[in-house]
Amino acid sequence: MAVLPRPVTFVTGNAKKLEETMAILGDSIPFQSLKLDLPELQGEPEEISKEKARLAAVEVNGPVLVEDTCLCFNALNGLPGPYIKWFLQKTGHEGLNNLLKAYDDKSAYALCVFSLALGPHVEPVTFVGKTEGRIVPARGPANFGWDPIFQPDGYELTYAEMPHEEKHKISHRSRALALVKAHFAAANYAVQTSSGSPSEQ
Ligand SMILES: O=P(O)(O)OP(=O)(O)OP(=O)(O)OC[C@H]1O[C@@H](n2cnc3c(O)ncnc32)[C@H](O)[C@@H]1O
Ligand SMILES: [Mg+2]
Repeated sequence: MAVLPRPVTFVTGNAKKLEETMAILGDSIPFQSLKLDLPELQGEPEEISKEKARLAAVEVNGPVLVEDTCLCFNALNGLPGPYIKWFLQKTGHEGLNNLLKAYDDKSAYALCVFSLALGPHVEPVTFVGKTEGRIVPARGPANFGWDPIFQPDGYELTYAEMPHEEKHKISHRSRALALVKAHFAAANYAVQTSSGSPSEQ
């Protein structure tokens, strides 16, 4: 049994990510959250996510969980990938569709990389979830990022058109979180209580 000084702090500036992560995790791991927009490296998804975790662990001075989400177009060799936030902000759903106008291949995948760092000087571990699909003209409510333009393989609906529980059955985020849950179950973490004795989770 490994003892944590306090629950793991999920650090994100994105309220929708937090909402989904809490819905998927339930009370499976000792969890709290902190709203903070961390600076992000450029580079490969796992490195970006790990670096976010290193920064978050220093901020929090304790165990942290972060995630970075990518939307990767196969015709563009994986771009926009980790830069999807800025492409979405600058060009919108239509602009993202237009990026693929020159290509027949509209296939894409959503990638979610969670990183867990148990403290400021502990190397983060990553958990990757991937869902394949394709980019379509926007359908469904525009409540969360690029949900209206991503149609997962095997579905006629975009993420935005699906009930939340349906998205959670197959999403990049829930697949990554299944690995996080399995890690916690195997590690059997316990949180130090104020009395000083660890309470098992
Ligand atoms: O503070 P952090 O956790 O970094 O939050 P963020 O909003 O900056 O998130 P990212 O850096 O991971 O950028 C991912 C972008 O993709 C969007 N996004 C993430 N998960 C999504 C999902 O499941 N469906 C649709 N859009 C999503 C999100 O709103 C961002 O625009
Ligand atoms: Mg971010």
